[in-house]
Amino acid sequence: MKTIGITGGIGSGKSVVSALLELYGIPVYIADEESKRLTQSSPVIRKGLIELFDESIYTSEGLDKRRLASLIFGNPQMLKAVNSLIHPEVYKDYLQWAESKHTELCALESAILFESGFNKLADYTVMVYAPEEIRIQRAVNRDNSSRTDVTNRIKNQLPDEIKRDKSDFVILNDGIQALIPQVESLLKQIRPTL
Ligand SMILES: CC(C)(COP(=O)(O)OP(=O)(O)OC[C@H]1O[C@@H](n2cnc3c(N)ncnc32)[C@H](O)[C@@H]1O)[C@@H](O)C(=O)NCCC(=O)NCCS
Ligand SMILES: Nc1ncnc2c1ncn2[C@@H]1O[C@H](COP(=O)(O)OP(=O)(O)OP(=O)(O)O)[C@@H](O)[C@H]1O
Repeated sequence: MKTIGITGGIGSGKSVVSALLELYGIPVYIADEESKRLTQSSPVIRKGLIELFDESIYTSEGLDKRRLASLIFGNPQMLKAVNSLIHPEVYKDYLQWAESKHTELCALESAILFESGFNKLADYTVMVYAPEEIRIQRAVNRDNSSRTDVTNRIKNQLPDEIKRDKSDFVILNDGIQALIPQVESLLKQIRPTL
């Protein structure tokens, strides 16, 4: 079984590319979503977050995501501590998930594929790229969040040039280039090597 690692900064269009891969029959593990599930279900993460902060980081509705975001995205040390708690659990969870799929090819989507070390799980890495200003606008519109919230997250992600250098493939999602031919071309290049 081979894994395609999909990355790209906030608002680049990873979810759109992942949805296309799913249409081609490739199961995709969305790290953002699965990490949210794990913050609810994993006793290791729950205990660790309560130790790092306090009991009120969990409310009756689950993890207080807004508060956690405000505590970590302007504080590199705290972000590192939270990442070190959550990412190993996501890593293990991905391996279990991939094994359960019984498929020759699957994918792992994460904005922080390289930052987190999840790229070690990937046989091929793909960066979804869009210019930063477009990404900011997309994320602001999608999440109804402020420009400052979005740029604070960008500051905690590897610069695009570095992601591009580290990636095997780049998909351009600037709203002009069509995505489907790029995804088809990617799969044509990957599948013969399986
Ligand atoms: C702080 C949390 C609760 C905020 O939740 P929220 O619903 O606002 O954001 P969500 O998780 O959907 O992430 C949206 C985007 O923010 C950026 N982002 C999220 N976590 C990180 C991080 N640790 N470092 C840099 N950027 C990040 C990514 O671009 C991501 O796609 C959540 O982001 C979180 O738990 N982050 C730490 C764990 C993590 O690294 N998750 C992402 C991959 S496993
Ligand atoms: N080519 C495009 N044209 C117009 N809108 C787009 C395009 N690609 C993505 N979008 C929109 O931009 C927003 C961000 O895209 P998407 O959610 O796929 O980004 P993402 O990389 O998964 O972001 P995040 O890291 O925050 O999860 C979404 O609302 C999406 O519908």
